[in-house]
Amino acid sequence: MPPVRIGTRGSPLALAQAHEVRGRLVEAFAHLAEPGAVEIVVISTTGDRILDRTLAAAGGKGLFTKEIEEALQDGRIDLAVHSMKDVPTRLPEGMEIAALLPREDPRDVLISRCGGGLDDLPAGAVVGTAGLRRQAQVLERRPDLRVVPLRGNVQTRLSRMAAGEVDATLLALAGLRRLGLTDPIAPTLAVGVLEVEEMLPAVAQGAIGIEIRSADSATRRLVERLDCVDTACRVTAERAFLAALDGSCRTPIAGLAVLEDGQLTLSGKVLSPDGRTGFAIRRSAPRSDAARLGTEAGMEIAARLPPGFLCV
Ligand SMILES: NCc1[nH]cc(CCC(=O)O)c1CC(=O)O
Repeated sequence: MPPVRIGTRGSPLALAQAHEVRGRLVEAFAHLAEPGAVEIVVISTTGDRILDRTLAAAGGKGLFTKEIEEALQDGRIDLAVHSMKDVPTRLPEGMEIAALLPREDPRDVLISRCGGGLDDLPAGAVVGTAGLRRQAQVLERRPDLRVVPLRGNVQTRLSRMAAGEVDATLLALAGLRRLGLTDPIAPTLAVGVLEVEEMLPAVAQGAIGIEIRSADSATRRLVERLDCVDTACRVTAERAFLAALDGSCRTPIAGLAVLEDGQLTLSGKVLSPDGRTGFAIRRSAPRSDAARLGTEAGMEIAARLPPGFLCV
């Protein structure tokens, strides 16, 4: 049998995620435990090469997925592993997300020297983050703080933080966990988990998705076994919310859906980058209505926004 080829970015987090998918495939299908049965193919993306500008300034969505999708299209790989929060809402023709792994904790953490959350930072502290969603919510709660761009992969950001370039930075808890970087990440740094009321996560944060060619039924049969229906339901609602707001523009958008007793509740937020203006929404529906819930919440919030707020 030809090997199953997994395409991924080369960052430590992306590799950890690809290895997790390989591990789950091997667990589900004994024949894939043979040496060489599953290959990991590293693909460099535009997003990996842009380290000096913020992502939004570099042109927004798809920077981490384009080259991987080309490899999938060309048949150089059979499946692509993505952090779903980096995947644009519209996939290329002939591609689909065929499975979502069980979601990690979607919350963000604040890495600082003093510990705790945003309220515990000293007045005027410098927070490093390149993400507009995080910037907007930091400034919404703490207008006295200074937000400066801080890019690079998780380890790079942590070392720049430890070197004293900034007083604090924000990261996804999911990424830290997958890298095994929890608790004492460095002797001088403390990790504070931010509640979603304080920092609403990015749409699909903490979810790993597997993309395949829609026509490739053999790979579909493999990855379907890894699909988590609860994660799929939540991510469907969140991505429908983003799509309804045309998530291709630079406006900070956050969204999180939770499931409780078959009821899906979506919280969404749209903010100005300076955090001074914000619009929030919270809607519930039966889990079978995930896509509609997201779309309707997005349209409802869009109708409340001043003209030009979304895409300027
Ligand atoms: N934009 C980079 C990125 N894409 C996914 C994650 C974290 C893992 C996840 O959300 O699944 C990160 C790093 C971060 O934001 O801290």
